[in-house]
Amino acid sequence: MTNEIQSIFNRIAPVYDQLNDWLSLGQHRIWKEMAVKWSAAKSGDTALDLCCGSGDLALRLARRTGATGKVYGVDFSPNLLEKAKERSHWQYPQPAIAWVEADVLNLPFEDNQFDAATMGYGLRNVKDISRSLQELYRVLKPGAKAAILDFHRPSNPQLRALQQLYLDSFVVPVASYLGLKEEYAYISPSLDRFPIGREQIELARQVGFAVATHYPIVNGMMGVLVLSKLGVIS
Ligand SMILES: C/C(=C\Cc1cc(O)c2ccccc2c1O)CCC[C@H](C)CCC[C@H](C)CCCC(C)C
Ligand SMILES: C[S@@+](CC[C@H](N)C(=O)[O-])C[C@H]1O[C@@H](n2cnc3c(N)ncnc32)[C@H](O)[C@@H]1O
Repeated sequence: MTNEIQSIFNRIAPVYDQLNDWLSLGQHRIWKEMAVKWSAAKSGDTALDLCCGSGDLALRLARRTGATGKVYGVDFSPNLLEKAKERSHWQYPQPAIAWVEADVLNLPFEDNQFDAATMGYGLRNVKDISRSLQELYRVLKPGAKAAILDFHRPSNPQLRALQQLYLDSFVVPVASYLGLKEEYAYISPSLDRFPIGREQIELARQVGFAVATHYPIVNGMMGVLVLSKLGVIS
C-alpha cells in the first residue's frame, strides 16, 4: 500500500532534480559530495545509499567505488527509482549500481554487508528514525562508516528565521508554480519535528554506533551525521 510520504515523492519525481538545482542554487551537489567523502567509501567497496531517490548520491558513491566496487541504491518511490535508472543508463562507463525498491525500515540485506553508506534527505522522512538507524547499523560491516545528510535547524535565531523565510517565501512559491505547493510545504513541518544534531547523536548511540558526530554545514541550515560501527576492517 502506498503511504503519504511515498505519494509525495512519486508526485515530485518529474521535477525533483531540476528543483533541487534551482532552489539550492546548485549547492546541494557540494553538500552531497561532502557526505560521500565523509562516508569514506573507496575503490572496490560495496556501498549503500539509503533513500536514494533519483540517484544523486548513489551515482557519486559509484564514482568512488569504481568498476571493482558495487553500490546499492534503496528507495520506496518507484517513480524516483525510474529516474535513477534512466540517469545511470546514460552514464559512461556504466556505473555498477543495483536499484532496489524497498522500505529502508526493513532492508532486504544480510547483516554486515556494506563497507560504507550514505543517506541524503531521507532520515527526516522515515516514519521511525531509530528503526532506520538500527537497520543501517545491522547491514554495515564492523569498521564501516555512514554519512547522513539532511536539513538542520540553526541554533542562531536569525539564521533560523532566514531559513524559514527562504522556505516559505521562495521554495514553496516556486514549487506552487509547478503545482507542487503541498509537497514542498511539507519540508517545513518535517524540519520542525526533526531531532537536532545532538539528539541524532543520542539516537545513533542507542542503536549501537560507537562513534557519532554531527557536522553542521551551510551555517547550521544543513547537517551531516557521521557514524562508525566499531570493529576491525578485514
Ligand atoms: C536536495 C535538497 C532537498 C531535498 C528534498 C528533501 C525533502 O525532504 C523534500 C520534501 C518534499 C519535497 C521536496 C523535498 C526535497 O527536494 C536540498 C536543497 C533544496 C531545498 C529546497 C533548498 C533549501 C535551501 C536552504 C533553506 C538553505 C539555503 C541556502 C542557500 C541556497 C545557500
Ligand atoms: C528528499 S528525497 C532524497 C533523495 C536523494 N537521496 C537525494 O538526496 O536527492 C527522500 C527520499 O526518501 C525516500 N524514502 C522516505 N522514506 C522511505 C522509506 N521508509 N523507505 C525507502 N525510501 C524512503 C523517498 O521515496 C524519497 O525518494
